[in-house]
Amino acid sequence: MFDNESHKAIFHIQNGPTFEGYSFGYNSDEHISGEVVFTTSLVGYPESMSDPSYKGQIIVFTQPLIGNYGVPSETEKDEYNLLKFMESTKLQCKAIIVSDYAWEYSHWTAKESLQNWCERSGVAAVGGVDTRYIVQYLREQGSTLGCIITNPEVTSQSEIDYKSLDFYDPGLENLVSVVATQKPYHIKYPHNDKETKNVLLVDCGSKENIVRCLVSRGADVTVVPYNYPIHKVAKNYDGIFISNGPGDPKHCTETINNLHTILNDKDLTDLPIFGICLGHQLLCLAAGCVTEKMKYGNRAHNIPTLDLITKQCVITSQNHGYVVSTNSLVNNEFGFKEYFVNLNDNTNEGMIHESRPIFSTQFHPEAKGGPQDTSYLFDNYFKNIEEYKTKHAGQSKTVSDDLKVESLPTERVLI
Ligand SMILES: NC(=O)CC[C@H](N)C(=O)O
Repeated sequence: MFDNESHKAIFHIQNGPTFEGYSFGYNSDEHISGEVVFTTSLVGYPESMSDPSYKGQIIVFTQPLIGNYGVPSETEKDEYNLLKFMESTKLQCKAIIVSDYAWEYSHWTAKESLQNWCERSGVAAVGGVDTRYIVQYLREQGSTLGCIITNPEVTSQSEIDYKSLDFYDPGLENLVSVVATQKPYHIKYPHNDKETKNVLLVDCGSKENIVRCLVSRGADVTVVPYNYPIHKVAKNYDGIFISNGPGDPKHCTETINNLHTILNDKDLTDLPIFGICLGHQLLCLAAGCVTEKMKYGNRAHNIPTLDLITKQCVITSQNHGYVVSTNSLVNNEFGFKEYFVNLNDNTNEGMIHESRPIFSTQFHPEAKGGPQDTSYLFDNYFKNIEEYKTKHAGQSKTVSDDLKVESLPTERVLI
C-alpha cells in the first residue's frame, strides 16, 4: 500500500455487501449516496464523469486501472466555443469506485490528477475494492443505491448502522432541470463556406460533443431548455434535435407533451427530428411508447447493435438505465418502427418513422468516448435537413424575440 492509500473509505451497497478501500477524492464528514452503476469502458473517464447523464450516480469502473492519463482542461474551448475535452462544465457523477487508482499520470492533455479533480469538485473516489465482485453483484441484484463513508473517525465498517442512513435515489428527481441550460444560448458555425442550417437543440443535459457534431457539419445551433415550448417555434428551424440527459424520462412531461404536439402538427410533417438516448426515450414516449427501468443498464463503449435498415452490425457507445419497450413500438400509431436492436440483450436501440425524416437512437452516435461507427446518423440527419431546406426554400422564417441570436449568450447558462 502507498502512504497516500491510508485514508480509509467504506463503500456500502444498500441491503448488500460492504467494501473497505482507500479514499482518493473528496472526503466528507457526511456519507455520500447515489445509484450504483457500472461501466465497462476502458478509457474516457473524464468524458463519462463530465457527462450530465451520470448526475446522481456512483460509477463503478470495471477497467482496473483508472487515473493513469490524468484529467485534461475543464475550461479550454475549441473553434466553436465548445469545451474541448469535457462533456459539460463540471464533474457530474456523485462518486467513483475503482480497483486500482494510478497515483502517477502522464498524458499530453493532462492538466491535473484525477484525485485533484475529484477533490476540488466534491466527488468521492474509492480505490482498492474488488470491482469485479461489485459488478457480479449488480448483475444479479440489479441497479441499487449505495453510499460512501470517508469520515476519518470511522475506522471500521462494522461501526456503522447502515440501516439508519438515508440513501439518495436520483431516479425520483427531475435531474434534467438541474443540468440543462436555464436559458437559450446559441452556437454559431464560424465558417461561411457552407449554407447555414438552423438547428433547434432541446437541452436535457446535452453532451458537448453532440453540439459539436451539429455545428461542425455547418449548423447554427440554438439550444433551448428542456421545457421550452418548442412546438411554438419549430417551424422556424430546419431541424429539431433532442439531447441525452439524466434520470427517468417520465419526469420530462413538458418535453414529451411538446414533442407530441409537434408529431401531431400537420404543418410539420416533414420537419427533420433526431434524438439521442434520453432524447430517444422522450420521442418514443411522445409517440405513445412505453419506457421501463432496466435491471442494471448498458454502460460501455463496445455494444454490438444491428442497424435494421443496412443489416450491418455497428459498435456503439452507451450509457443508460432506462429503455423503450420493443413491444410498445409494434404497430405504432404514429408510424414509427424499430431501427436498431442491441445484439447482446435484444433491447431496443432506436426508432425511425416509416415516411417522415424522424429517427432516434438509444446509443450515442456522438461517441465521446467510444467508437465512431454510427457518425453516419448525423450525416443522415443533415441530408434530411438539406432536403427540407430545398423544399421550403423561399419561405420566410420569423425567429421569436427571445431566440434572436444576436441577443443570446454563447454558452450554457447554468444555475
Ligand atoms: N445517456 C442518457 O441520455 C441516459 C438516458 C436516461 N437517463 C437513462 O438512464 O436511460
